[in-house]
Amino acid sequence: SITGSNFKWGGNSLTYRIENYTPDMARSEVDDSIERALQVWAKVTPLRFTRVYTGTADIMISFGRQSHGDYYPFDGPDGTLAHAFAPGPGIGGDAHFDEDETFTFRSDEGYILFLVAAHEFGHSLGLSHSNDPGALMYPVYTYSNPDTFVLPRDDVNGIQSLYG
Ligand SMILES: O=C1CC=C(NS(=O)(=O)c2ccc(-c3ccccc3)cc2)CC1=O
Ligand SMILES: [Ca+2]
Ligand SMILES: [Zn+2]
Ligand SMILES: [Zn+2]
Repeated sequence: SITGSNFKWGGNSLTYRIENYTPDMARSEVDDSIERALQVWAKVTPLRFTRVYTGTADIMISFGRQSHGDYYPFDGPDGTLAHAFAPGPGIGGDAHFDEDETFTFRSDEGYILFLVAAHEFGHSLGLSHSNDPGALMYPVYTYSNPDTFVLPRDDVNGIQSLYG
């Protein structure tokens, strides 16, 4: 993750906004992937996420390629898939996805947006990487079926140590 100012959000009610969409998937699939990725964390904490469609949300979600408005330009296909900023004002909490990747809803062609987003939102909420290879917050993308995804114990412990 990209370190921000504070290590967790002050309140439990957070807003998010999907600023733009990837052409790789249907809009409804992007919306569903993002919502389910946030619910992964909401299910094991008092955190609640409300979607907004205009203005500034705590978690601003966007797709961009190469240089996209912060000091961390993306790198074309593969390499870095996405990044997110730790809790805080402004860019804090925001999650950016590399448009030069192929994101998918559930096929094994490309990266499952739900999984990448769930990982990035872990950072948006203040988690850093885990060294448990089975953890969602392990820094290596590993495919798992989004329909049967269960948040690993290591990640539950991590998020509940911040917001339990
Ligand atoms: O903190 C960082 C810095 C490096 C990153 N590398 S990445 O973009 O290639 C990446 C690697 C793994 C994931 C991931 C890990 C577990 C489940 C799903 C995605 C997401 C993005 C992404 C990231 O979040
Ligand atoms: Ca990339
Ligand atoms: Zn990460
Ligand atoms: Zn960025």
